[in-house]
Formats: sequence, structure tokens, C-alpha cells
Amino acid sequence: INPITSFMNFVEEGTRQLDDEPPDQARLLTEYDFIVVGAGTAGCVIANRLTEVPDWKVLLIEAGVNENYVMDIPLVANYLQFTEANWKYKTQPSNRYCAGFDNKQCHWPRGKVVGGSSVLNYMIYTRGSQPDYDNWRGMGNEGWGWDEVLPYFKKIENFQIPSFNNSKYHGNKGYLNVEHAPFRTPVSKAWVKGAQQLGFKYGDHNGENPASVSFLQLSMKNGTRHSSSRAYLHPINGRKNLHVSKASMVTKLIFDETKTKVLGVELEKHGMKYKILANKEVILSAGALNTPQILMLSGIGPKQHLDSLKIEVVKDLPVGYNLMDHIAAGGLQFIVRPQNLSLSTRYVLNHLDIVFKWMKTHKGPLSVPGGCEALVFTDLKDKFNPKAWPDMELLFIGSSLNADPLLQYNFNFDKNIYSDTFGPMGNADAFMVFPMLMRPKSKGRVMLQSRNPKAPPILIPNYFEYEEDLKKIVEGMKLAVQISRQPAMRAIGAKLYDVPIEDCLKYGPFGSDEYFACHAQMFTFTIYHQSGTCKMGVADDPSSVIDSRLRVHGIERLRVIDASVMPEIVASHTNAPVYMIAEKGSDIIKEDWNRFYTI
Ligand SMILES: Cc1cc2nc3c(=O)[nH]c(=O)nc-3n(C[C@H](O)[C@H](O)[C@H](O)COP(=O)(O)OP(=O)(O)OC[C@H]3O[C@@H](n4cnc5c(N)ncnc54)[C@H](O)[C@@H]3O)c2cc1C
Repeated sequence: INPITSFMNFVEEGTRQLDDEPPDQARLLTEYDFIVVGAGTAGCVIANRLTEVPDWKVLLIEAGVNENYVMDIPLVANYLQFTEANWKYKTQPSNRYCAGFDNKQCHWPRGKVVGGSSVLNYMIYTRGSQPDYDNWRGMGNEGWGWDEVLPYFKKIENFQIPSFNNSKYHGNKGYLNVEHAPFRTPVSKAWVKGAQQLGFKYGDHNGENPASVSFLQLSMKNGTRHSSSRAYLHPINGRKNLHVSKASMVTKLIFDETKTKVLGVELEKHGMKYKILANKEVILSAGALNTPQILMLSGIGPKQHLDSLKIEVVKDLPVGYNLMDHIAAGGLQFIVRPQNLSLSTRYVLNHLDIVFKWMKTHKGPLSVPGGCEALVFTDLKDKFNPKAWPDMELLFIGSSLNADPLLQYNFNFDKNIYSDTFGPMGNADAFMVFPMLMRPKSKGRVMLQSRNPKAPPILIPNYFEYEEDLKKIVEGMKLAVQISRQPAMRAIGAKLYDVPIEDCLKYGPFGSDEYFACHAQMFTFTIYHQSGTCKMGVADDPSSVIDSRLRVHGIERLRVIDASVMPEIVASHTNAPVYMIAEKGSDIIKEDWNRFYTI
């Protein structure tokens, strides 16, 4: 590999990508048919699908700026959290969770860039399975059962994994590329084998076997990130009926004099304030933290909370409640015999040929998103049944905390606890497993800090309110240890890293249930799946904010289409489900305005 031609290839591809992203609209119209707030996973899909109707004019508003080509390098995903493309939120301090982190706060990164959180994410592409969506329909949400959402999951995909390419479950004509990473570490292969030796079936968790082990399916195209902007906006760059306004923050909704109909939005761009009207609808796709924030700033939210901030109440609705997330016990690491290859930053920086290889071919270790390589989904009560409804995921990362000097800052570790616990690892080769709670019972809340739209919202995760959530995580940790004892793992010398968290020894010896529970409460890792804060439900469900056609109860011309709408978090990473919600939501809009729609 020639470093110069590789680098030039990288620069040329990056320039092309920049040219393909729809430009910032310098001069905004005063009126559009639809205004979509937030160009994240959902917003890019909606902007694409609505502008398929040639006489609809759509404005897509995004607080962040362009995606750039460095963001497409899968291995550097962690680093993006230190850039302006992240809103950099933190949770309220707690002793029950995130307790081993600085000021007992978890970092909650969210994308602030064209492409939203699909630009910061680890590209893991999972959908959830039949019971997740039948559960939604069972709550009264007509049209959201598995049989009704599956066609939309297929519509999203350009599925590129031949061994799983079963047309009952997968599509090949969609905008989003789904593929395996073109590189696997030997350790990941041993782990996948070890999981099978324990009893898990190798299979397609997005198809026949929701509870199985496999290498990750990824929203990736030829070894590079395929964000929602790359997938849905780039191919339609040039559509005259789409305007994109970047670096533009929506601060409030505008209502008619009866306060029952939305007329448009107020936004700030480069220090200037604008009022833009929507002839037909405003669609909020600002994500599960910012969509409730915009609603509450506009007077749609819990009356008592809005009163306390002296915000005039337009509609009393439980906005911001029902906040759900998936969490893992972080820092569960397994030392292996030294490998002659590692996904560590140290290794990569000492082997620049790897970097040049990716720049030229998009192959090699840099094509592994943040080191994430494989997963097991399982139902802890029926562990090895591949048809079961998972309540636990074990995510395999072919890298470790000591492999990257910045990882401790990603997760906000307390410096002393971090160095006491992980310092003794030195430069040992290791991998991590994140045992992840897939169907949490505990729910939190998003609140406003003040009437200032630029003040970050108050984020209360309320993890582990229910003891059973903690117990399940502990079961997941023990299961991860069991895999590490299988023959394929013994062959690479896998051994649980056992320097204890000093503060947890008072609850029990290292490896006891009580010790592991304390570990999970100290190193509570968000998996960034915040959702549910504008719950979809029937009008007489007092906990719901929108109906099953994604319209805000009691308000005309206003919909929410993003991760906020999930009535119950699905047992899955959330990006693919959000794509589905946006595809289906776009068809609902077309149907309601008597326009042609595609499924
Ligand atoms: C670090 C990280 C890793 C993740 N890893 C995975 C993964 O591997 N697999 C997976 O399935 N999921 C993953 N997720 C979750 C997944 O990416 C999200 O669930 C999904 O992107 C949410 O889509 P959304 O459309 O609801 O919101 P977002 O994609 O977050 O989009 C919201 C957009 O609205 C914009 N916005 C917000 N407020 C305003 C405002 N006032 N005015 C204008 N614009 C505004 C934001 O800047 C953003 O661009 C990850 C998320 C993160 C942050």
C-alpha cells in the first residue's frame, strides 16, 4: 500500500462526500409545506420520503453542521464524542447508578450533525423481534404489530449478507446498506465459537433466530459508516423541493390564536432569529431528549412542571416521562494471551500501514466500529432457545479500556477509581463484553432546566429503580464469564480480569452476585438508546403523548417521528427501529394527505 496514493484516495472520497451532502440553504423561504426538525436518523428519512411528492416543499432543520469523512472511519467512533458533533449531555448524579463516574454522572452523547446520532453510533444494526412490536400493538397502537412493521424493515435495507439473505426478512432495494465488517479479530472468532460451545445457535437475529450469536450486522457501506444522511440525503441531493438549514436551532413552536394548531417554528441561525411557517405540518424528529425539550419549551408538557417554570401551558401532556434506555455493566474485561494484532489505538498508531490500508481499500482493523464485533441475544429464562424474546444482550468488543487512553473519558470514569481498578492491567491484551439489559422495567424522565432553549435538559435515567433490572444484569455478567470458560476461549488463554473495584468488596467477594451488582451500579454504561419520552398510545392512556398516527394528542398539524415515540423500548439497538418508525411515519403522512404511498 502506497501511503501517498492511499491518503489522496481518502481526500478525494471525502471531498466527494462533502459535495454530495445537500448544502446549507442560505436564504430560507417564509413558508414551506412541511418542516422537519432534526436531521438525525429519522429526519433524513422523512425529508427524503416527503420530497418524493414533487409539489411538496420541505424544510429540514438541523442544529449541527456537515458530516465529514473522518466520521466515516468505523474504528474512530469513540473519538467523535469529543467533537462539536456531540451535544455532550450528562445525567443527574446518583448513588444507585453511574456511581463510579466523575460526580456520579453518566455521559449521554447525542449526535449534533447532519445525520444525528447515526453519525456517532457504532452502526450495530438490529431490529427487535415479533413480541416487541406485537406488544406495541397490544397497547392499542393500531398498525404497529410485527406483521405491519416488517415490510418497513425490509424497505429500509440494501442487505449485503448472503448467508442471511432470506427475502421473508430482508430487502435489497432500500437506501441503507447492511453488511458485516470486512475484518474480524481472531479473538472475536474464538468468542463466537465459545458462545456456540456453550449452547447458543449461530443465526440471523434480524431473521429466523432473534436469540442467537453472530458477528454484527452493521449500517455500513464498503467498510465505511453509512449514516442516515449518507443513505437518505446524499442520493437526493439536488431535489429542488428540499431545503436543508444547518447550524439552525429550533427554539419553539408557533401556534394559532386558539393554541390548538401549529403554524410553524421559531429558529436561531448564526445569531439571527427566524419564524418559518408550515402550510401542512411540523414534524419533530429532534430525538428522545430534544423533542420533549422543544415541546415543553412550547407549552406542551406536564402542567405542574411548566407552571413551575412560568411557561404558558398549551396542552397538559406527560411529555418527558417514560424515558427508557439500555444499560450494560461496563468494564467487564477478559485478558487473553498476547495477540499479534489488536484493535487498540496504540497498536494502530504503531502500524500506520493499517490506516493507509483503510484509506485505500476500506478493509482491515479500521473497519470495525469502535471495536464492536459480535453479539449474543438471549432470554435468560430460556437461554439457548433461538426463537425466544431476548431480555439480555452480550456485546463483544475486541478491544479493552487500557487499549485507548480516551475511553475512560468517553464514559466519564472517576480518575482514582479508574486507575486503582484498571491501572494494573498495564498493556495486557484483552477484550470486553457488555452484558446489556434489553427489557428494563425502570423508567426515567427528561425535564427542562429553564426556559432557555440552549440550557441542556435535566436527564434523570432512574436506572435500577427495580431490583429485577439489577439482578438480570448480574445474570448477564455470569453468562459472559461462562462463555469465557469454553474450550475456544481457553485456547486463547481468556481469563476474567479480576482486580476488584475496592468499594464493592464490602458487598461480597469478587465475582459474587452482590459484588457484580455493585460493579454494575458503579460502571453503568449507557448503550445510548434513550427513547420513549413522547409515548405513542391511545388518547385515554394518560401516559401517552401521541396517537398511533404519530400526531400529538389535541394539537393539529404536529407530529413526532423519532425514538421518542416508542411506547416500550424494543429488545434491540434502536437505530434500525427508528429508521422503521420514520419510513412508516412518512407513509402515514402521505396517506393522511391523500398522496400515493408505497407500502
Ligand atoms: C454514541 C452512540 C452510539 C450508538 N450506537 C448505536 C448502535 O450501534 N446501533 C444502534 O442501533 N443505535 C445506536 N445508537 C442509538 C441510535 O443512533 C439512535 O437511537 C438514533 O440515531 C436516534 O435517532 P433519532 O432520529 O431519534 O435522533 P437523532 O439521530 O439523535 O437525531 C436528532 C437530530 O435532531 C437535531 N436537533 C436536536 N435538537 C434540535 C433543535 N432544537 N433544533 C434543530 N435540530 C435539533 C440533533 O442535532 C440531531 O441531529 C447510538 C447512539 C449514540 C449517541
